[in-house]
Amino acid sequence: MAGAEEAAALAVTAGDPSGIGPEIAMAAWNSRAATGIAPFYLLTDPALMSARARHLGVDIPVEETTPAEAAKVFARALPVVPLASRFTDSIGVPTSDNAAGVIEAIDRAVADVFSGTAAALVTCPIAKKPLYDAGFRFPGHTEYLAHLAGQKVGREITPVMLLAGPELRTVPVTIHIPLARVPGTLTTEMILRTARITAHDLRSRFGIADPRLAITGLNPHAGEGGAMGKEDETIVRPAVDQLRAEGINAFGPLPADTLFHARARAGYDVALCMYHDQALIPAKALAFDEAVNVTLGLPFIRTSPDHGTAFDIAGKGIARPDSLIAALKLARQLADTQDASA
Ligand SMILES: NC(=O)c1ccc[n+]([C@@H]2O[C@H](COP(=O)([O-])OP(=O)(O)OC[C@H]3O[C@@H](n4cnc5c(N)ncnc54)[C@H](O)[C@@H]3O)[C@@H](O)[C@H]2O)c1
Ligand SMILES: N[C@H](C(=O)O)[C@H](O)COP(=O)(O)O
Repeated sequence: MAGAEEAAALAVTAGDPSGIGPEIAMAAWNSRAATGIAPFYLLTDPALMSARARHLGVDIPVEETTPAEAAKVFARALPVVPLASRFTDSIGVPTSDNAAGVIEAIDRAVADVFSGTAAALVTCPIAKKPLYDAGFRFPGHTEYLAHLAGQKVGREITPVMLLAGPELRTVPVTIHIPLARVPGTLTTEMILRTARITAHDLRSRFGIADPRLAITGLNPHAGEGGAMGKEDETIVRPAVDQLRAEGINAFGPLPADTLFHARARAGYDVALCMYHDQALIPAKALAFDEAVNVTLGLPFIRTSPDHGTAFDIAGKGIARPDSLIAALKLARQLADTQDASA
């Protein structure tokens, strides 16, 4: 593996410009000596970055560059690859006016990863609602990235959302859907697809030879023998049986309420959960500042901080860059692992 300064930089999208994305990206760059993060470039509007630095009263040099030159620039300035779109600078108040630029950044970053000018993609948070209002039809990054990757490789891609923290990894099987729709959406096939991708990527990307998959039930007490819901036996258990028959070290359905304390966590490498909050609450409760959102199943590496746009604190200079720094480090580590095994 070449030294980090010779490797392609990481492509980072600044996310919703009204949120904390721009300032945590600046803080992450500023931490480079202390944290040892590898070079990255930010896809955004350079004018907005300079204005945000002035607003925050921080001295962050911003330098316009190209993906190929970014790694060299990184030592002296925050490399910014300009978008065609310009942003309205509206701190803390999201606007659909910025939707085109937010999407352009993601599209450009994905193109850079496919062309090899970026080693991996790291996304800062987007707010979904202003994008929906502008006509964006994907629930979030996870689904949109799968769409872009599918277009590129010519087959449908199932994306898997992994929340990876120092003490816990979780995966929601259903992702961005209303809770009321979970029981009707969840299928044995969906659990199987998600589990197979999770097991595969934990082996190939994370180096876990025989990953242990704890599969939660959907209902309280995993259904209490059918008294508190049937899905655990009719949908989840057949998936566990099939996975075991395929040689995947899966077990369950397990009651979710007793799965996340320290002794239970020692028994598995990832918890496959049936819906968004079942997976994301324990992950964020245990490690809000360190956990990273990773999309498995893609033909490239994508990580993201585990938090959102935090409009309530945007522009106040108190947003913590820790989860973004963890996302940058994990993206680099996964990219280096991929290069080493290529
Ligand atoms: N990766 C993503 O794109 C992503 C992830 C999660 C949420 N979101 C979006 O973010 C928006 C806001 O979501 P939310 O309010 O539920 O969650 P949030 O994570 O934005 O904020 C929750 C709380 O945590 C605080 N917080 C968040 N990040 C912080 C940081 N780095 N430092 C200090 N405090 C921090 C906020 O101030 C707020 O009080 C939603 O529109 C949601 O869709 C996007
Ligand atoms: N569900 C994620 C979370 O709450 O952290 C978040 O919305 C990010 O999703 P995307 O990475 O798909 O945008």
